[in-house]
Amino acid sequence: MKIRFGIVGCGFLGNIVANAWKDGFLEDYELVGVTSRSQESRDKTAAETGCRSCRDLAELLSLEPEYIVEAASVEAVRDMACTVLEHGVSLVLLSIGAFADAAFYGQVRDAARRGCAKVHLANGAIGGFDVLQTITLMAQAGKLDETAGIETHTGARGFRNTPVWAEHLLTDTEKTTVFTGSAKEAIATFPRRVNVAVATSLATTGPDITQVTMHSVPGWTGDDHCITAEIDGVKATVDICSSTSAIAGWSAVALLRNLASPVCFY
Ligand SMILES: NC(=O)C1=CN([C@@H]2O[C@H](COP(=O)(O)OP(=O)(O)OC[C@H]3O[C@@H](n4cnc5c(N)ncnc54)[C@H](O)[C@@H]3O)[C@@H](O)[C@H]2O)C=CC1
Ligand SMILES: O=C([O-])CC(=O)C(=O)O
Repeated sequence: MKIRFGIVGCGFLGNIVANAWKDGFLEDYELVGVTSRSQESRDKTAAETGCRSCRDLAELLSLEPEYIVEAASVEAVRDMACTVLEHGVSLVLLSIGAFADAAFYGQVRDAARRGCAKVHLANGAIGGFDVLQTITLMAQAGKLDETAGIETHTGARGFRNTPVWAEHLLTDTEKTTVFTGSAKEAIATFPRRVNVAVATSLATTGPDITQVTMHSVPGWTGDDHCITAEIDGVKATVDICSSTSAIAGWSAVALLRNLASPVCFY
């Protein structure tokens, strides 16, 4: 029996997951349906993969998936997470920024317990949650101070349509630091670009404390995310450089493969 799954959000990342299934990288799964805000995008993905194009979440849930992969938006997570989990359907999430809100994070955890379902945070554009969580656990167990943070270098054009945008970022000769603050402050400033910062904070010292630094790099394309977690005697550095966010879509595919595997890395 294949494991039934669906996708919410038929954009760049959702299509990576759908196409990975079509291309045989999710051989233990059956893609039963997809939904997305625009009918055109969901119809296209459904036609390309041969699954159902669902008008809304209720129609997708009626297909009885075991997992739903979210590749839509922070707003979508806020709207649907509790409903999905209470139906006993587990979630694979990419828009992790939704969990900067501690009250909402708590509601989601409660809904997962009630529904006997799980929320799986995909590595997204970063990774190393295993070692980050291990160091945080060691800090708690040993009552040690921990410092954790993420330093991101992004090509200047990546800051267009954000509150820190300025034309000079394109023509600067040096990199410019455009943000420093906590992960919680970061998601308030960049609602669409800091899933990685919130994910880092949830794996370590929490959204209020985990430090976020963002630099704009003129004439460059892509993102470099350098994550560090340190306690007395142990330091981890995880550095991921990618020219597009495709790695985030593939991280959901890798996660699904791990969930179905008899041997799990984490
Ligand atoms: N965790 C991570 O490291 C990363 C997370 N992301 C997040 O993943 C999500 C998807 O990213 P992309 O595929 O690049 O975006 P995209 O804009 O290409 O695709 C998103 C799709 O979801 C649909 N959508 C948005 N809100 C929806 C809702 N409430 N209900 C149903 N459909 C909805 C849109 O119409 C669009 O088709 C975004 O929230 C993005 O911020 C992106 C990159 C890295
Ligand atoms: O793709 C990236 O490098 C980071 C990103 O958009 C996010 O955290 O939402």
